[in-house]
Amino acid sequence: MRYISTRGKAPVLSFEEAMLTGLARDGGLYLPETIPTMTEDEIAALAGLPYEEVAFRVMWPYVGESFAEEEFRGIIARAYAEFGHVARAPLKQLAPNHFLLELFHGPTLAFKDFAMQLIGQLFEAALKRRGDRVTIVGATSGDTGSAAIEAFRGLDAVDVFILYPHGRVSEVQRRQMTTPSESNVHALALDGHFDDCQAAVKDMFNDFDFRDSVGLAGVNSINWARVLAQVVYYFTAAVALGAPARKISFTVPTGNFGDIFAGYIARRMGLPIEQLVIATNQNDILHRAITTGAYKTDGVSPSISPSMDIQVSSNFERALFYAHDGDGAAVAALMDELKSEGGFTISQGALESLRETFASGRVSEEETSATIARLRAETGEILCPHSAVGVHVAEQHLGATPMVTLATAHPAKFPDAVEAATGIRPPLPNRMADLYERDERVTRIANDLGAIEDLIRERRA
Ligand SMILES: Cc1ncc(COP(=O)(O)O)c(C=O)c1O
Ligand SMILES: N[C@@H](CCOP(=O)(O)O)C(=O)O
Repeated sequence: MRYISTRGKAPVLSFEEAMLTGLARDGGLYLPETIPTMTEDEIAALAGLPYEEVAFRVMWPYVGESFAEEEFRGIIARAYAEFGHVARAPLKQLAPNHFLLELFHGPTLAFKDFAMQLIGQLFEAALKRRGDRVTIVGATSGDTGSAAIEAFRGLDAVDVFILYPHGRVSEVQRRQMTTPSESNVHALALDGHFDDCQAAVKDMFNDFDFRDSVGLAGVNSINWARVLAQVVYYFTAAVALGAPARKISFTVPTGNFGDIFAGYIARRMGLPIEQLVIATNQNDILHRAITTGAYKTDGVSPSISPSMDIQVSSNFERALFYAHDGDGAAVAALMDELKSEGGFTISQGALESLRETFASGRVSEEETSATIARLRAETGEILCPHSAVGVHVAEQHLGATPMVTLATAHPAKFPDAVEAATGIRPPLPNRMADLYERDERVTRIANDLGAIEDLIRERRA
């Protein structure tokens, strides 16, 4: 399988090269040249298989030439071995036609572990073979950073620098990033919001001198391997609920559009997904884009679902690429306009194409809190605020087709918001019960590209 850039001007790469590269050199995001499809029989045959086997069957066509079959199977087995639930991504029923897909049983209690645990293993194997080392720089609103640090800490061939917005992540998220003691991981608290962190990462990739001198790699969902790993749980959930004989819809709490874009790929692979519903908090650029066609940034406002406090939604570029029938020049023009004007208008044809797959909804702070409280009272389920955003929007889209809402984080990662809504402070799992006692190590940094690059150059092992 070969990988091409959404902006059409970067070298075509293998899976391994695209994974180690992160952002394409033309500023675009890598995508597979073609999307492999699965027949109805192949999808039906996934029913009842262990998560790891489904993961292998879904992902193998994308990685084939880069890893040997047994090596890839071993990597998958190691990636999910520490998950705290035998099903890895269990389903829970909330209402007759509404299900919750629990994606928070990994080591850092958020869906990011599904991809990050896998790519930690993939990076290690690929770098060992090449005798290479890389510097990973990531931007986080809280969960990507903790999952990346957990997956890469202590690995010889990588240094990891994570930029998070100072004061805008939960205490649990911050401590997950600042308490690991391994010298190859570095938490950097940036004076700004998540979009500033993400812009800094992209600017570092576009600074070729810096990029090449430190061997820059990315583990945000700009990295195709991140998206690919997330395609798997759409298959396990849909098949458990009767696919391919039955259509299934999904509602996805959305920020950077990586998770829901994985659902889009699953649909293109042949999984009968009826609707993919984007659920946003008050940072609702994606909801506005789908409903009005105007993709316009409007400042990030802090919310009780902080991981979704995002306005420039990276992976929307990938959806735009398909909505423009693979026209990289058209995507590049829109991205230039985003950078210079702060937004763009989606053409009618592209908008219609997006609306064939995606619906959307926006949830206020009050509605998020009320949903956490109501679900606790009605079902006993304690939702994290991001999952509550998803449940609220899903309830507005329920119909004859079973709806699965992705529960993207454990409520214990956001105890203040959950306690305010329910009066219950969800405890951390035993294995991290001492998180509040551990020493923190963090560097505060200005939103200044030169200063960030200097610090990374100095700190690399
Ligand atoms: C808990 C949680 N829910 C939802 C999201 C949104 O996911 P995505 O950015 O893939 O749209 C994030 C962050 O990405 C998150 O950390
Ligand atoms: N919500 C994310 C933001 C970064 O998203 P990514 O999926 O592109 O890594 C976070 O928790 O950091």
